[in-house]
Amino acid sequence: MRNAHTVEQVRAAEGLLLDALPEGTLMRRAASGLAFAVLDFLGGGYGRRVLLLVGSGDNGGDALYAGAALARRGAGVEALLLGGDTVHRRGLAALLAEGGRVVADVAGAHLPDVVVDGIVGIGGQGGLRPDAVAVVEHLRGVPVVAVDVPSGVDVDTGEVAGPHVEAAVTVTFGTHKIAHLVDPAARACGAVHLVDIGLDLPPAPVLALQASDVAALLPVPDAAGHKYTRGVVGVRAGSAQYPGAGVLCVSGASTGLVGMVRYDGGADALVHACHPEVVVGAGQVQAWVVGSGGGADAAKALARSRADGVPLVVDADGLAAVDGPLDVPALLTPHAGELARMLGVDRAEVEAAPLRHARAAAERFAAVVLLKGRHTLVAEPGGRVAVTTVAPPWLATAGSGDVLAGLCGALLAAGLTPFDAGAVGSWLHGAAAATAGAGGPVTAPDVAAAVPTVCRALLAPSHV
Ligand SMILES: NC(=O)C1=CN([C@@H]2O[C@H](COP(=O)(O)OP(=O)(O)OC[C@H]3O[C@@H](n4cnc5c(N)ncnc54)[C@H](O)[C@@H]3O)[C@@H](O)[C@H]2O)[C@@H](O)CC1
Ligand SMILES: [K+]
Repeated sequence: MRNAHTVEQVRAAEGLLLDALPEGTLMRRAASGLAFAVLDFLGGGYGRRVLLLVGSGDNGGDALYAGAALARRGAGVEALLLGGDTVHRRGLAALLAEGGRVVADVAGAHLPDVVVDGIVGIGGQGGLRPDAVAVVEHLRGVPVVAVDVPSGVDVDTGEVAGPHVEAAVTVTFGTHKIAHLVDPAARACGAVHLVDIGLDLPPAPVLALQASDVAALLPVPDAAGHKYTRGVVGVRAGSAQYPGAGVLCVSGASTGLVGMVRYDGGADALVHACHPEVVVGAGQVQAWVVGSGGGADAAKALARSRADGVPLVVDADGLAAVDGPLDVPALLTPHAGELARMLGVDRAEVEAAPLRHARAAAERFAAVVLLKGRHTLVAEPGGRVAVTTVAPPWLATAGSGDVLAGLCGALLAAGLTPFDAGAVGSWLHGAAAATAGAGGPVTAPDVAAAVPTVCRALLAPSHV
């Protein structure tokens, strides 16, 4: 599991350790991990030119101590102090003692090989200040290693209000922060490298499943089970207008993770022709998937499915019929535009603050909300948020959402909670796209077809 904690949680955990350890121990741990990451990025220290951007707090202190270590390895290290008269004094003394120097500005200077961004970390408030914006702009094109977070992003929300650092690598300490997982800030982090500094942390509000977590949650058949004990998922998706959505939703449901798939939508001839294993017609199910390509019939399909009292996945056209708290366990799977309509806001607002809006929708509709995106969010009411980070950008293709809805429905029918079904379903969906595409394009049917291959790899320990 990759855990992301809030600033408050990190500060509390750091406070306990600071009391227990000799002064400066934590910062030395952090700075030494940072220095190794910069050396790794540069492929060595000797002869390299490093520019430290140093703010007034401990984030700047980390940069200065790491700069001292890099200077000791033969790098030419310069520091630009952006905190006015305030600087981490001991860090600065350490840098100067190793031959580093302070520069007054970067305007006429040769560009360095790497910039270390120690402007602000978890103590940053309100985006980059104008002097920092000008420096960052001047250095555009030079790779940046960010200390803890790229300066200028909002650490606890993943929101980005204005200009900010765009890092090639972010070196963080103790645990991930929410900005490392949640877009748009996550896009500014580059590769995130975690340095262990020995923090003891409470459960994380935001997490990202890893392959071993997904393997542990994957429903596997009981030796004495039969198709009904494995679960039956029902699909009410597709219509005369959008028959393909019914087929794709069924292909996501029919990837072998449940004992049986039932289809009760408006595209039965095509579904049956493409999926002879599917039983056509209403009947008993453990979960319904409603709405993908459902057209005008989606509202009726949602009402009938709710009346059955089983857990639901509600997608696409079905979402327009969700007007208040749901009375059954449910997973809603909107993209940003659909979530914006559900909440009565603009799409751009959702894209700028996906975590805030996914959480708000989970509260309003009393359901788990899976907000599709580059980093898909799965938010439960008042609770955790899972972020799926494994999907390649090629997955943004027509019909892939229908496959996801069907896949999540199968996991619900197999007995997973809506939260786990959303987190596991979106992970399998992303991993299947990566497997099928192998670095190149995929289509929605390719994604569904690759799900069993991904599951096979997860279940064979040597392949995880
Ligand atoms: N507390 C600890 O034990 C550890 C902290 N570490 C480092 O310390 C950082 C946190 O240090 P601080 O609490 O000193 O906070 P920061 O260094 O993140 O920033 C706070 C300082 O920046 C100023 N500031 C706030 N917003 C600003 C803005 N928008 N532009 C310019 N300046 C701004 C504040 O006036 C304050 O002086 C972490 O991110 C991490 O890098 C690490 O050394 C690990 C151990
Ligand atoms: K920083």
